[in-house]
Amino acid sequence: MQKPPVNSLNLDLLVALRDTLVKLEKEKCKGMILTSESPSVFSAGLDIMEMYRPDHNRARKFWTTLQDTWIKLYSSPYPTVAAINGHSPAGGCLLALSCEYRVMVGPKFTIGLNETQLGIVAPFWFQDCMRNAIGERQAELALTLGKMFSVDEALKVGLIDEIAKDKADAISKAEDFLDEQSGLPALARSTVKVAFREATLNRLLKNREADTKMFLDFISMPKVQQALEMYMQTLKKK
Ligand SMILES: CCCCC/C=C\C/C=C\C/C=C/C(=O)SCCNC(=O)CCNC(=O)[C@H](O)C(C)(C)COP(=O)(O)OP(=O)(O)OC[C@H]1O[C@@H](n2cnc3c(N)ncnc32)[C@H](O)[C@@H]1OP(=O)(O)O
Repeated sequence: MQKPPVNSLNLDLLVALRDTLVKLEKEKCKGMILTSESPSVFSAGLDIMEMYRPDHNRARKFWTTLQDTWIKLYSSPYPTVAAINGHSPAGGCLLALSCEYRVMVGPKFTIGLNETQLGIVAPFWFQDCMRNAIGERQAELALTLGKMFSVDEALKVGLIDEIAKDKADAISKAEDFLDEQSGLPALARSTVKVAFREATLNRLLKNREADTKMFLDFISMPKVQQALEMYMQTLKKK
């Protein structure tokens, strides 16, 4: 990802990510490493400006493109690794969680689904991804708190798989993971992957319109708009 300053996921970046994932699948990609050009941020998550005082049609397109991107990434037949070389809150954490393996550069960055702290709610499929990685108990604790994990904490709870000392080390560890996968029969590998992920995928696939409506209704609430405005001001003041 290369959208300075913080790879916030706006409509344009989501379209680019989705189209890339579609292309990779078509071209029978052997493996993908998702990382960031920024030296300190993997992705700041959803672009708050897409949710603040939104145009209804654009907000719908934004949300359905996010759903498309997630579905493509989560169900990709080829192996995927997140080389998390910076902070990774909320939607950034979702992208990392949707890969098969996570290597994160330590020690100073943080990762987690922090939505509760912003006065918004992580959608059920964000929650499912966290639950699938760290289990029901730890996911409930983390999501109710909107907890951002340090790299050490993330490793301990199973949110990431390995710690790297810098980006080059993260890429090298990600390549090791991909090398290990490359010797396997591709169809067997991808069938097992999709079998593990099917229930989570189907939950969104069967409820896409309801999920979109929930998002649009939620961001139309004055209280939510107020919370987003205050949060943007805090970020700008910083
Ligand atoms: C029951 C109903 C359920 C229905 C669900 C409905 C609604 C919920 C929907 C979705 C869930 C939401 C998911 C999200 O992803 S929300 C976004 C969450 N992201 C964050 O909280 C991160 C905020 N950013 C930071 O913490 C920091 O910026 C950083 C990533 C740690 C980087 O810090 P750094 O010091 O390097 O940079 P700055 O803070 O100075 O930021 C630079 C610049 O970028 C702007 N910016 C940062 N993050 C965002 C963002 N997410 N969106 C838009 N803009 C962002 C920041 O304001 C600065 O701008 P400036 O103009 O001042 O340069």
